[in-house]
Amino acid sequence: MTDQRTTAAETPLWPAPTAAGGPVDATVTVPGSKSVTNRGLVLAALSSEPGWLRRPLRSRDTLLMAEALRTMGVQIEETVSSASRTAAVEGAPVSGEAWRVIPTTLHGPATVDVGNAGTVMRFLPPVAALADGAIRFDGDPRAYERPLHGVIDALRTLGARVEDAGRGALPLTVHGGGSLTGGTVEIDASSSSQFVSALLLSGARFNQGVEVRHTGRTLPSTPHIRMTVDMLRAAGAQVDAPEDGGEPNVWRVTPGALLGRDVTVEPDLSNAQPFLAAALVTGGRVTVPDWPARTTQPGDALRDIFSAMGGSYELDERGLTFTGSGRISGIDVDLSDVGELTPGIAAVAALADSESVLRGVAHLRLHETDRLAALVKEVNGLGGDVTETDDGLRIRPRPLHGGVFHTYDDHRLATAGALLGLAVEGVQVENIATTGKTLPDFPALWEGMLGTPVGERA
Ligand SMILES: O=C(O)C1=C[C@@H](OP(=O)(O)O)[C@@H](O)[C@H](O)C1
Ligand SMILES: C=C(OP(=O)(O)O)C(=O)O
Repeated sequence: MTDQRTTAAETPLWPAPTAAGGPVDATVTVPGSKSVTNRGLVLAALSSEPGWLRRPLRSRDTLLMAEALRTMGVQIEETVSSASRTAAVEGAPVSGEAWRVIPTTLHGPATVDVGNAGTVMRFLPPVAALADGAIRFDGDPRAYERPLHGVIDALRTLGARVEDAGRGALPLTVHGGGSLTGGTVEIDASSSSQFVSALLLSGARFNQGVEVRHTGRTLPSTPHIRMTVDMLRAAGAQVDAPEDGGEPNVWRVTPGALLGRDVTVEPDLSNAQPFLAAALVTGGRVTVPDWPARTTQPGDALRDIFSAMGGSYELDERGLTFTGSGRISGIDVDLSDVGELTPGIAAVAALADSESVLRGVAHLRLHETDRLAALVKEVNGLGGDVTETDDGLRIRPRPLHGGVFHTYDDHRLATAGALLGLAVEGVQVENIATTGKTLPDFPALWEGMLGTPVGERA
């Protein structure tokens, strides 16, 4: 676990509210999906005509993506409705309701700040290879440690010039020539599905398209690859994928133009997790409106995972309503397809009445932080009994006590800490603002769900 904590003075502690008011009963409107927003931005920037992204997520990861594309020449305009304009005049904060994306001939020189966004650091080097000029990529210290070799090596095979000081990681410079040959490439994407998504997203614009052959033993987050394939097809690309009867572990994108589209972004179902979990933990009820009937988002798996842990759900015109039973059972589950849900599931499992084993998530050691090590340290710091296995966690519930829950600049650690705080008095979450990576409104949404501002709670 890389400890990037800043000093206590810089990272205030957030007293996590307990569910002192009893079971939660709330409707929580969750902002747009990070994964859909950032794919939508990339595809729109590579299209042959302008497009729209409605209800985009506005968070650190997506604003970094938008800014990066702007530095390469893409125009991204915010539109605001007249109702929001009136609110602005009256002093209320305004967020853009839609982004109009106007593509252009991409160009350097430019510098891209990837922050610690996997989607930005992996999806954009192939875009940069299509630009004319040098595009430098830099980011947070942790971003230097996250795997990028799959993208860098692949781009070289496909004809790009990439300078990375031999590290196979950030910082790096892509020297684009305005086009890329493309063709067939073998990669090992066992450390991140985003390597595959990155090459496919830009692949239609390579002269020969792209054929990506994954050679590693395992492949995480396959629904996210499916999301890439579906969004590419919706933008007019011809894509062959394994799940449609193609060769296993091989994807092909035919060269061709992408269409400008009008995309409405689904709510981020992984960010719905803490709210649904609150229903489970307190034996209450939470409704998330606009839950899609069909989706490639991994968060959709929460319906079944949390039901297996003791709740039940209804999906109807109101959205997804999840109801806790007052009892939480442990679970033995393979999370390889839905790895980003692990911290939240681990937090619920620590409050269950039996042991849990979370499997298939070794690659989480290279996420925002080493999530397995961080969860062991922080849950055990509150009196828990969590151990690391080769590919995940074993969680034996024990009575927990209050204390500081460190978050290592990891948004999902922060929401996991908030969840524990619902059931355990005196939990203080360090740097709750780190939720801004994908959910800037988290503290307000959380307090709104509980019905009372924290300061006013008993
Ligand atoms: O493509 C995407 O949008 C994502 C893919 C997954 O990455 P990994 O395959 O690296 O886990 C996921 O964890 C991440 O939050 C988002
Ligand atoms: C792993 C995650 O993000 P990233 O896109 O930075 O990989 C995440 O959001 O849980």
